[in-house]
Amino acid sequence: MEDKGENGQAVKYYRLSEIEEQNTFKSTWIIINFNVYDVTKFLEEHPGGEEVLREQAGGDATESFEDVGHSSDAKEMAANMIIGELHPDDRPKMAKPSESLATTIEETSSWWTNWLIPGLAAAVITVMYRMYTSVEQ
Ligand code: HEM
Repeated sequence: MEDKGENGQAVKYYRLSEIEEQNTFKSTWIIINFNVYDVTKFLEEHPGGEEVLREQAGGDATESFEDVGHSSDAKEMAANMIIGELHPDDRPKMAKPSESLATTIEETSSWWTNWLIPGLAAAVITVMYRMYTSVEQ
């Protein structure tokens, strides 16, 4: 599917299933930040070795790429290998583990506050009610 990107240029979108097939010696694609890179010709030149790229072939390498702390030179080289972008419908499938962890924490804390605040309010009301009623007696 072709579409107009943010800068008005034609963008080629690839479905995740198509990208996943490109994990062979003949053709190696990886995804970094929703961009699709054809690293087939780069495998042998990669200073970090071809093995690490092969491990990520056909999948999302964003975290590994960023963990290494690649130089700006490396990022420029990478930019030349972009062949398209991940189809927007497939992007939610690329949610990073850290993001799903964040949602879990958020859900847990909202569960907590949902019960804690009414619970505290009820306790305060009970104590105040007892104080008032004991003063009147
Ligand atoms: C198109 C994608 C990539 C390009 C253009 C690229 C390019 C480079 C370059 C130029 C270096 C030398 C150091 C630097 O300038 O930062 C490097 C190092 C390295 N890369 Fe990549 N890289 C890519 C993807 C990846 C991925 C996906 C991984 C991990 C799975 C990876 C792992 C490494 C490692 C471990 C080193 C360090 C080697 C060392 O310091 O001995 N690279 N890469």
